[in-house]
Amino acid sequence: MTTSHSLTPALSLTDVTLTLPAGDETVTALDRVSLEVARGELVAIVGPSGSGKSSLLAVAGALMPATSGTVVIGGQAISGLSKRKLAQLRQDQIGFVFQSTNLLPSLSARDQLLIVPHIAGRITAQHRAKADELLASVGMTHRADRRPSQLSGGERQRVGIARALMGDPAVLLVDEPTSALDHSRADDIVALLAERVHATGTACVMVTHDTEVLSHTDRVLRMQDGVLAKPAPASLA
Ligand SMILES: Nc1ncnc2c1ncn2[C@@H]1O[C@H](COP(=O)(O)OP(=O)(O)OP(=O)(O)O)[C@@H](O)[C@H]1O
Repeated sequence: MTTSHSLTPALSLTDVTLTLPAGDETVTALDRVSLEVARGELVAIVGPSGSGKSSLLAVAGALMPATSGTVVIGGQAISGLSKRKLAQLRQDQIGFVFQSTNLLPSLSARDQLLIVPHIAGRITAQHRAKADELLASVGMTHRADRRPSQLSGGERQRVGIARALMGDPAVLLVDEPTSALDHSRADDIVALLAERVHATGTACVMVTHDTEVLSHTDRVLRMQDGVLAKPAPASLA
């Protein structure tokens, strides 16, 4: 049954502006950006270097406060929240996947997923089952005991995606997931990401330079000089 709750976007930015000090001047990294991402939707953001894509992820991920405008994550407006509440919100609601997946060198693939419950001091049987289920969902069961140095770039990215989904995030923010991969692996990773986003119902924003993977996404938006817009089809070729 469709409920009004499920229609609420998991991520909503309204008229978000971000200005950053740069020497004597200020840079408008985001210029009245509005974006709504539904549960189970994969939105790609493309655009030239310096156009504001990373800034958008930083603000959408509650890592950087907007200068003005409204950011709502998982139904909660984040302006005015304390640093502690923001950290909690990031832990509960947001998954991050980075270009270099920031895996810890000494841990096996399985333990990368268990690090958060480990730090919280309690790894339960449910955590272990969840980690194994997620590793299976990204095709990594046979590599679960390997450390990052024993994995390929594509395999590391799979572990990074599984780790980001460990906390059942409302919002998944993905920065250049394919930049270290060849075309065929890049295609596999974004196909996998799309499949996981659709299956789990997380709302995903993926920044990419890789126009060849866009067919796997549900929507493509273009960032230019801090402004987010629907691209003209020719500009994606
Ligand atoms: N910490 C900062 N202080 C000042 N200006 C910044 C800072 N970070 C980014 N900028 C500026 O904000 C604008 C947007 O940068 P941003 O990193 O969001 O772009 P991007 O589209 O992610 O670029 P790339 O594709 O190269 O990663 C640029 O003009 C950049 O120089």
